[in-house]
Amino acid sequence: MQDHRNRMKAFPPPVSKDRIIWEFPQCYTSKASLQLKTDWDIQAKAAFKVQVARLQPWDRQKVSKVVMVGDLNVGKTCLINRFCKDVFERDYKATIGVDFEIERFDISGVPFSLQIWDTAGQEKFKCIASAYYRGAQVIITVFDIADIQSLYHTCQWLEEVMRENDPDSCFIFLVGTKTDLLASDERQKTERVAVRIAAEMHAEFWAVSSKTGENVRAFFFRVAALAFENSITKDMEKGVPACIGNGDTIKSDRITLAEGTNHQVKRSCC
Ligand SMILES: Nc1nc2c(ncn2[C@@H]2O[C@H](COP(=O)(O)OP(=O)(O)OP(=O)(O)O)[C@@H](O)[C@H]2O)c(=O)[nH]1
Repeated sequence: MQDHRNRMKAFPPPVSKDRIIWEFPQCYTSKASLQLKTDWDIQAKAAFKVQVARLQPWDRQKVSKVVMVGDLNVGKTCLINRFCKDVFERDYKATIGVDFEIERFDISGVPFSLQIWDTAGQEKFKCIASAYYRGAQVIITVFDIADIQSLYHTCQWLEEVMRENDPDSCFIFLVGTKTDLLASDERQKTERVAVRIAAEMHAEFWAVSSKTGENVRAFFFRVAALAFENSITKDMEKGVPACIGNGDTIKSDRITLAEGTNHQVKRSCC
């Protein structure tokens, strides 16, 4: 009985059905993609099997840090809320400092989490938000597809996050939100500019709508899959056994959240 209880504590509850990824998620457009392949790497696939066979205890699960940046009002919070909670808030409430969500996945039978950091776009909160840029495995630069200036500003945002990160160990995404606001020809025009900027940034481009939900799930699945595969590949390169991982692990939602509270990140102000 005691053994059973310990085992229940050591392993997380099952991931919800709509967070299970088997097939390798595809890009939005091949014109601005980080990976054009259609399946997982063969070596990574082999490592998945090892992981499944020696399923990690809850205190050793892999987690990747995702940092979302972009101008105020472009829709960062709405994008996270649409994916994590399946809600859409019509009224604008500025993010104060930073906030975060943890989203759990099951990727080819292996548990994996994304720790998604939502940062404030308002200048006055930058001093808080920038303290959380470090250690990102994924950087998502967000713009409002109906506001071309916010697209041009993404380069500056990326530069700021990159000051705290190693360009070789990050995936960069450029995401245009609010596609529901544009007619098809307008959207195509802006997307062409975005594809060009994405190429300059070495980023993968996506266009989404948090209001209608268009591409939101597909986008986050793609983020999770690339981050997960990258973390497995890195472990293999370092010769770390796939079942142990190398530091980017998650202890538990509760502990991580408690650590977050220690940093006083939740809705704090400058
Ligand atoms: N029509 C439409 N409106 C959206 C969409 N996404 C966000 N919005 C609206 O845009 C406004 C800003 O959204 P937020 O998600 O709060 O923006 P933010 O980038 O997090 O803003 P900061 O917290 O200030 O950095 C809100 O009024 C949302 O309702 C979308 O896909 N379509």
